[in-house]
Formats: sequence, structure tokens, C-alpha cells
Amino acid sequence: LLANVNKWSFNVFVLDWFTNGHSFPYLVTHLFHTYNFIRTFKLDALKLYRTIRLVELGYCKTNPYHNSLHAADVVQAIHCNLLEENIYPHMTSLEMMAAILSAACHDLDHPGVNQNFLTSSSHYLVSLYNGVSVLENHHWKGTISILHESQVFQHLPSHQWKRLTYLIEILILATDISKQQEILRKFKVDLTDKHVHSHRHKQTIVQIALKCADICNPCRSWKVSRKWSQLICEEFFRQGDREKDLNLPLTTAYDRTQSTTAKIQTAGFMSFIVEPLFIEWDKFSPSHRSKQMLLNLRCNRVKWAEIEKKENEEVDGSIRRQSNTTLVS
Ligand SMILES: Nc1ncnc2c1ncn2[C@@H]1O[C@@H]2COP(=O)(O)O[C@H]2[C@H]1O
Ligand SMILES: [Zn+2]
Repeated sequence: LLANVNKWSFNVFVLDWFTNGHSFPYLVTHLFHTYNFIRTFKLDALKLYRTIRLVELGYCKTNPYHNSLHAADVVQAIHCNLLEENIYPHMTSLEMMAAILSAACHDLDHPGVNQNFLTSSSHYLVSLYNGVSVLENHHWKGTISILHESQVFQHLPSHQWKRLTYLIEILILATDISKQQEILRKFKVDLTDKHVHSHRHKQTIVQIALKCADICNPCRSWKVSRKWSQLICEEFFRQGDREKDLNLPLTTAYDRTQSTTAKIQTAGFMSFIVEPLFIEWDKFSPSHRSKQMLLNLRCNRVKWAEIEKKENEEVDGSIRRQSNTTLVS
């Protein structure tokens, strides 16, 4: 399975099944070996493995979506994104390792609810981070804490440690979906020049590579993508349940009695968030893989639209049947 890690058709659910729910440490360890990070940075293999396990344990197992399986999926996706021939040859080992680590830790200790929920339930994290990118700040600081605690990089020269932690910061913070337009604008300007040269230019590219990896689930094959959609929507519905229980303002789309997975999937995430990002990615790095991603996205959108249409027809039918019964009686 791991031999297929470079392929976009890679199915992390299958790896998870064969590893008894531990796809994350298997995948991350495999990539650390493949990229030769252990030798290049003289890492202590035991400390490294402990660090990876700490990160895995830092993900909440009971979240349907934001758990270590999502992190493993994002790691595999950023690995594919950075392999592109106009990117990989320009990346240093440190930059590659920062990208893999950021993907691995980008949702660390995610509570399974969004920032709006944290705000309306007066969660302490909101005041800790002044209401700005609350979750992303939490994931980033948690990552740095684990790296300190595990001492896996304690022997790195200070310039390398500084650059590694700086990259982790800007990469994880860039995953805030509310910053999408801002980052996309920067990407469009920066990437009119297709040659990867300056530090700043590379940073933007890796930020976008991680953003694409984070929201790539609609670009996977239908079988895989549908599973992710069901998992994220179940997490949304659980948030809706909690909003009701706590008498908080109810997010309409998250109300399981009114909404469905198909409704959420066709509501605009694919068309207004995912597609514009992947179109830019494909312009910057046109490849068989980027075309496949866009193709999958468009096919999956059509499939969800068909499912939603059927659901609406069934609802219309049952309303008509109900009103006929009422008229007859
Ligand atoms: N298939 C999907 N449908 C709707 N929203 C999604 C989907 N996949 C990811 N997201 C959202 O995109 C966000 C990206 O950042 P997060 O992983 O923090 O949280 C994610 C979800 O809120
Ligand atoms: Zn994520």
C-alpha cells in the first residue's frame, strides 16, 4: 500500500484498515524514511517515533472527520502536491520536512466544532487568541509544544530550528479557511512568475500546497470522496446537535432534521472554495495529477447534485401524498 503513496488514487481508508486505525504513524514514518530526513537531520529514530505517536494521540479519536486519519490524508496529499516537477527540485530537505510536519499537525487537538461554536459557547481559546484564527493558532502552538517536549530537534543548529518553526507557523496559520481569498490573491500575484526562486515565493507555494491538501477530499475518487463528505457532515450535524442542547444560535446547515449531506455538498463548498483554488493550482503546476483532481471534483459535484435532486423529489412526493390523504379524509 505504501508503495502507492505517490499516486493520487491512494486510499488512506484502506491503509487505516490494514494498520488497525494507525495509518498516521505508518504513513508519516514511511515518508520520513523515503525523504531521508532521519539521516539528513541526524534524528534519533526512537524520539522521532515517540513524537509521531504524540501527534497521533493529540488528535481526538471521537471526531468523525478531524482526527488522525484526516491528518494522514493531508500528509499524503501534500506529498503528492510537492512532488510536481516545477516544485520538488527547488525545495530543500528542511522545507520538505516542515511541509510534511505541518500537514501532520495542522488540525492537532481539533475540538470537532468550528470557531463560531467556540465563540458562542465562550470557549477559553477564543479569548486566548483574541478571536483570530482561534483553531489554527491552537494547532500551531500545540505542534511547537510537542516538538519541544519530544526534543526530537533539540540538536538542530538554531538557524535550522528557527526556519523550521517559522515555516510550521505560516503553513498551519494559512489553513484558516476564512483567509482563503487573501491567500489566493497573493498566490495569483506571486505565481505569475512560474519559477520557484525566492524564500517568499516558495513559502506561498507550500502554503497553497497545504491548503489544497487540506480541502482535497472532493477531488478524490467518488468512493473515497463520498466517505469524507459523510464524515465531515456527521461532524457538522453533531455540532448542530450540541448547539440545540446548549441553546446556542443554530447553524441552519448543521441541523440534521433540515439538512442532508448532499445539500451541504452542493451548497457551494466545491464551487466557491475548492474549485477556484484547484484551478489556480493547475495553472501554476499543470500535470496529469492536477487535471485528475479537477476532473474528480467536477464528477463528484454532478453526483451530489443528482443525489440532492432525488432527495428533493422524494420529499415533494411525500408532501403530495400527505396532502392527498388530508384532502380525501
Ligand atoms: N467535503 C466538505 N464539505 C464541506 N466542507 C468541507 C469539506 N471538506 C472540508 N470542509 C471544510 O473545510 C475546512 C478546511 O479546514 P478544516 O479542516 O479546519 O475544516 C474543514 C471543513 O470545515
Ligand atoms: Zn484539516
